[in-house]
Amino acid sequence: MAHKAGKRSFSCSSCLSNKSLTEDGKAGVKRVSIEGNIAVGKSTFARLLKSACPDWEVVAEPVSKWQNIKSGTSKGPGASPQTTASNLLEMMYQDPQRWSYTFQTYSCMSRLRTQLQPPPAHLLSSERTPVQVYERSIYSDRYIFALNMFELGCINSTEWAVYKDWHSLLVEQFGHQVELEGIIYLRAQPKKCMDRLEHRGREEEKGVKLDYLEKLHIQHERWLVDKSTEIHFEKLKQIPVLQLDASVEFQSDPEVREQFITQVKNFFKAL
Ligand SMILES: Nc1ncnc2c1ncn2[C@@H]1O[C@H](COP(=O)(O)OP(=O)(O)OP(=O)(O)O)[C@@H](O)[C@H]1O
Ligand SMILES: Nc1nc(=O)c2ncn([C@H]3C[C@H](O)[C@@H](CO)O3)c2[nH]1
Repeated sequence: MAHKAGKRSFSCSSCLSNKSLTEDGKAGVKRVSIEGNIAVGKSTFARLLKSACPDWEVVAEPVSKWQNIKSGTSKGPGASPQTTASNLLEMMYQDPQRWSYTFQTYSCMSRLRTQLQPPPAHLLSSERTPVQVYERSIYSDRYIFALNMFELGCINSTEWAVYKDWHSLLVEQFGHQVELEGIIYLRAQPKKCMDRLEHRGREEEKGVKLDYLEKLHIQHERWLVDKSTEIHFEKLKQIPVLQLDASVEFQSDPEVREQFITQVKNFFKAL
């Protein structure tokens, strides 16, 4: 089946063929996550995948939820309750010692909630195996960001122990519903990510320094390249990783885009 993307060479006709069945005969869903440093280009790359394979679902990182947490306050008996909104992303960047633990629990929970949503009906009823592409995962929450905040001293050892215990319970209870088949690691030097971050100009990230991106880069390399991060989930230890050079400017170059798509398709076929 060719798709109407208008870009013949990006058609996903060979992305995934016959629908795979689970042990109980139900249609399986294939899930991959896109991992990478801040502003490396995950959302941009996800849009590229979506345009090449319109029947893949991209599940975005729930950033807008982190930016707008509603809380009700009641000023006393008889007073009408008021709703206030807080920007937890901004709070975490402005005062990481105070807010990192809160941020990590909320980012992980909101990722899980978003990713637990089933794919849209048209994907489930399609001939092909439904594909969900997650922007980051509950695993990067722990093995990149929370671990980094702990190593930086922004999460103390008690908070870290509580987070890990809570995270393990979440994975035990819900992990099979968001289980990944593979990871796409978008890799670029921290300086490139810094340039893109500055160019994007997200208000909350104004204080982010190159040093922070360098630390996050090292965490990604330890987890996905050197495999030296201690991982606590068996399936995750074995997961295939496709590494892509995200430093190239694919937006202006159709050939580069096509190479990326081909690599992703081949990766998928092998899963
Ligand atoms: N391959 C690329 N070439 C040039 N610019 C790019 C490329 N990919 C992304 N950009 C630009 O870099 C900026 C950050 O990209 P994007 O928002 O996709 O990053 P992200 O990895 O999703 O960020 P975050 O980590 O905050 O979720 C954007 O301004 C985007 O246009
Ligand atoms: N501390 C921390 N923990 C996370 O799990 C996490 N996930 C994303 N982010 C930051 C990166 C971008 O600024 C912005 C959007 O990706 O949110 C995080 N920050």
